[in-house]
Amino acid sequence: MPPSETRLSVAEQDSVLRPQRVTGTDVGQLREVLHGLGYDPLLTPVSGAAEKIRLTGTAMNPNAVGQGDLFVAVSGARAHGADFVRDAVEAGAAAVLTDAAGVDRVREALGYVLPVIQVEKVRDSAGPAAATIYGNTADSGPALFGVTGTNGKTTTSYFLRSLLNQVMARREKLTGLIGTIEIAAGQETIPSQLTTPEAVQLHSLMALFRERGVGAAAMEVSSHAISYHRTSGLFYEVAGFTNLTQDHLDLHGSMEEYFAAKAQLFARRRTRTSVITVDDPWGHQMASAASGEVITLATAGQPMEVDWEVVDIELSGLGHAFTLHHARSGERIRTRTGLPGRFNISNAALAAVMVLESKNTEFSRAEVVEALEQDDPFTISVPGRMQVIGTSPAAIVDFAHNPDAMIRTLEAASETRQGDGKIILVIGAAGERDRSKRPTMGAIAVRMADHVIISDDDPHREDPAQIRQELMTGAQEAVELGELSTVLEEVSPRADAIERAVSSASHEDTIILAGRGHEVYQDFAGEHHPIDDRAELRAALLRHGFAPLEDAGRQNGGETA
Ligand SMILES: CC(=O)N[C@H]1[C@@H](OP(=O)(O)OP(=O)(O)OC[C@H]2O[C@@H](n3ccc(=O)[nH]c3=O)[C@H](O)[C@@H]2O)O[C@H](CO)[C@@H](O)[C@@H]1O[C@H](C)C(=O)N[C@@H](C)C(=O)N[C@H](CCC(=O)O)C(=O)O
Ligand SMILES: Nc1ncnc2c1ncn2[C@@H]1O[C@H](COP(=O)(O)OP(=O)(O)OP(=O)(O)O)[C@@H](O)[C@H]1O
Repeated sequence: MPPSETRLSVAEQDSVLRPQRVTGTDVGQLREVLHGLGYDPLLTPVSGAAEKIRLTGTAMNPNAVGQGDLFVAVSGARAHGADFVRDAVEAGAAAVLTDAAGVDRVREALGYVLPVIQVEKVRDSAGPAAATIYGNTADSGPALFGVTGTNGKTTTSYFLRSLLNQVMARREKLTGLIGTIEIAAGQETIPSQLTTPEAVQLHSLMALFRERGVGAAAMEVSSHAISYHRTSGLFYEVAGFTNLTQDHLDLHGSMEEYFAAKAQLFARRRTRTSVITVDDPWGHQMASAASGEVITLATAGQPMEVDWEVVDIELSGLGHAFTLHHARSGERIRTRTGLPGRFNISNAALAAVMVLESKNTEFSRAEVVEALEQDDPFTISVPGRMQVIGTSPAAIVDFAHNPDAMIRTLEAASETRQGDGKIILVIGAAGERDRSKRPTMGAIAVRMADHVIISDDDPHREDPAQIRQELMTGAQEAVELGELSTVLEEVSPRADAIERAVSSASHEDTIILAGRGHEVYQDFAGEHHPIDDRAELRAALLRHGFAPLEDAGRQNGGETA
């Protein structure tokens, strides 16, 4: 599939993933449920006929509306969904959920032909409304395993799914995945639009998962999703916290606000068991803030009182073997991950403890331990996350695009550095996202790599040269301040930067392409320029007479470790 086809529109996504057997609810019942939950719904027109209208689906995007849907019209930064109500009705919308401003717009466009439920908090009520229509409750299944944190969500959710697959397969049950790269129901997968989809789609996915026999699902929960109420009405069997470091301050304003958004996931009303990695002070704060059952995990070897800790770490191939030690019982479980980087021990340990601590009756704890010790569930390839394309030189594509992830990735490279080998790094920064991290990333790059090539990421509507300049400013200041001998250059477009990195490399060097991971195009002011770092790196290695790993980095086949 060419890169341009790898992203489906919301409408296409929705049609692939719609559940087929939805009992639904009627408008009157929906109003009662929202009333019971304290949303103070106001239904117009007030008539028996309006109350009896059957609702069998939900959509927020008018292009995704199907016959009999509740159209959820939210007020956004760019538009009000109610401005598109005609399109929604043409597509089959049977009623609208919106705010007072939305009601005016609907009435102006269509008069009183359509029942409208007015609430103040539209985004927040969309989840419970969708849950009612799709029949989702805390116990309806599948068992949801949610992961949040600045870094490690995608990797941990792939690890979770791999482990869940191994234990669920014994019961002939399937698993699901919802995250940045893809949405999967058993073998069926489609590319994602968002890390965490809108509530209306999430609830539809839960119904679809049940129809397809999915018993458990791993899911990434972004802080955007929590702030925009996308997870409203969902209940997590287990939720896990990876870490909190600087990112997304454009949305949250401060680290405290960013923390507060994530903390909402670990409240008793949303999550049965919270597993919190307490390697940083934010982790400790999260463990104190969480309600319900709280399990703590330490993965960085620091002495402290926790429920689970990682001990006895050993290099094992490119990855590590390690032991999970349960403090109270003394139990020890030996497992490993084949993915490079100490942070992948943290990700693997979190996934393991989340499944170990689950009360789900679809699998037994003994089966989880057996899988961890014998089935190597964390030696999988996660697209564009520490993905090894070649070994001589070591050639890695990674998604690090914030300061902490860059530090961890470069630490991983220096841990496996061969002899005098250099670390050659290609970085960029996305436009229209947290500008404050750019100089920091530039500074980290020159402090930790030997040769830094500053290039482009997704500029979106920003000037790419200006973004490179902001990275360069941080990098140059750090070079001067630290009197560093790092080779620093700016090369654009990105394909040329990759070529430059490979042409500068010898067999013992390590090349890291950071920031874009699995992405297959760059967004320049809405224009999509196809580029897949994995394919580009593979091609450059071949051009320069190096041997990439068999299959690694082939177009859209880059999923091979
Ligand atoms: C910053 C952010 O998250 N914005 C989200 C927010 O946008 P918004 O409030 O501006 O809404 P809007 O675009 O004005 O649209 C309002 C309503 O009008 C409708 N509309 C709008 C325009 C139009 O032409 N037609 C139309 O029907 C929309 O469907 C919507 O119902 O609400 C929209 C609809 O609910 C989301 O699509 C949109 O996500 C945008 C696409 C986005 O890029 N979000 C990213 C930043 C995001 O959420 N990322 C996180 C991961 C972050 C990370 O960890 O890196 C994620 O979970 O993916
Ligand atoms: N536990 C971790 N701690 C710090 N850095 C990590 C960790 N796990 C992964 N990383 C780094 O962060 C990058 C992104 O990893 P991953 O995609 O798993 O996280 P994410 O939370 O899903 O990120 P995003 O929200 O940006 O999609 C990796 O490519 C790696 O460089």
